[in-house]
Amino acid sequence: MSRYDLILRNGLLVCPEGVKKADVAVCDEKIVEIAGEISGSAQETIDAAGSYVFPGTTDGHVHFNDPGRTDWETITTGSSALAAGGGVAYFDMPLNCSPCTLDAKNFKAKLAVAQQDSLVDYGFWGGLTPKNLDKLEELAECGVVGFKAFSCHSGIDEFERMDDYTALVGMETLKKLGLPLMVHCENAEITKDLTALALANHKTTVRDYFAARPPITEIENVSRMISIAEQTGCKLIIAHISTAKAIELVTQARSRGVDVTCETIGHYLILTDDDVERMGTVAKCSPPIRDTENQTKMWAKLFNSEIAFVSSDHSPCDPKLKDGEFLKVWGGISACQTTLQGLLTHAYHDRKFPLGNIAKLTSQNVNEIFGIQGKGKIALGCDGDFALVDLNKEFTLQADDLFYLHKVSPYVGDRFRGTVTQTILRGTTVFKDGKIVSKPIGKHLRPNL
Ligand SMILES: NC(=O)N[C@H]1NC(=O)NC1=O
Ligand SMILES: [Zn+2]
Ligand SMILES: [Zn+2]
Repeated sequence: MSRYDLILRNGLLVCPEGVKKADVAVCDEKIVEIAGEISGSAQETIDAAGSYVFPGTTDGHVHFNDPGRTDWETITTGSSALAAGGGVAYFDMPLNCSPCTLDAKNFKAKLAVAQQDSLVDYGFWGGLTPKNLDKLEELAECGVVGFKAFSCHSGIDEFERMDDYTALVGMETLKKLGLPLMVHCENAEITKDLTALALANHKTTVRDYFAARPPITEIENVSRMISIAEQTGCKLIIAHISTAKAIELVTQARSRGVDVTCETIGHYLILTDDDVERMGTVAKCSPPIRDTENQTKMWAKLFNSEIAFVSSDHSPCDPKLKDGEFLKVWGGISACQTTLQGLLTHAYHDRKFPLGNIAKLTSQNVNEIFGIQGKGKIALGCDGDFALVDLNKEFTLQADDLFYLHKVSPYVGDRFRGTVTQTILRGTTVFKDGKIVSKPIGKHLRPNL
């Protein structure tokens, strides 16, 4: 009789208290022992000697577009890509699926797809728009991890932008429900009018796009959302923060007691405006990727723990929608397969950013902020979720490596240092040596705040 379901032996475990060489045993999906040497047998033993063992990552921000826009991405392909990058869980946005997740009925339709198709665990965001203020409670009962709103046009007409009245009443309601609001912060009027002016003058290049969404649009709106969060006491998360100045506003507000944090995305740390100019529409997103000077300051803020977590904002589309003038095409970047490996390359190898902090930014912090208990770290009682990493193994990303429905990404052709070799979800290997090796076994994650 085996005592354990799984023992990972001799790995370098990236634990909250630091990196340590130890064995780790899993029983009934949970970590039950961590020790220098675990005696006894298991159904399955993995020799992890030479590998760094990270907690499997949780991507707090993806758009898998299922149901309704499965010609852009699907839960099957998106969750597979995530697993190939060391991911064991994701929180899917209330758009760009169709219908958008704005009430319990549409939540349940998405849940049904995920229960059948998701390779890894999943939580769902509900949406907040002017039209569904009376649906927040039913969405909370469904178990959403929080609510997402856009201050500017969302790119999807059926997901209306949140005006200031909706922000105020919505945050008052969410305070009562005890759930966070994540806001895509760009000033609606400035972005709309600058974009209209650019179009009227036929100014549609990449630089014209940057000029139509300048840093002030984010900075102004972050400051406004902080004011409303301060007034209402609602927990606020700034989505995909892109400017050092806006991060400074978040830090200042936190220090006076406002419940606000921010997320950033790998591409704001890795790519610059010049890269976008070279790469073209594949690297178009909003807010736009900024200059090197801003990026250097953002890294300093990451080192200073001023950013709570790093997600992918995986927002793919039909590639035809990327074909055209820069200002007019779809904004969104496919990236959920490469977040951890990008951070190993650019944070750890290039900048000596500690591995333990990478684990916190991609896993532990996300689960803690959203109240997902027993997930996000290598510790007794937590889910047996692991990403095995060969820290010095390099690779050049090929389009064929991608599990996305559409094999496009701004990172194709880039050199990475740090390779995910195996991903284990609750004790079951879901990805190994370049292949998906499991059927869909994802479970729904609900917050327990
Ligand atoms: N609708 C949608 O996915 N929008 C995302 N794309 C992007 O580049 N920024 C976003 O918020
Ligand atoms: Zn957004
Ligand atoms: Zn997004």
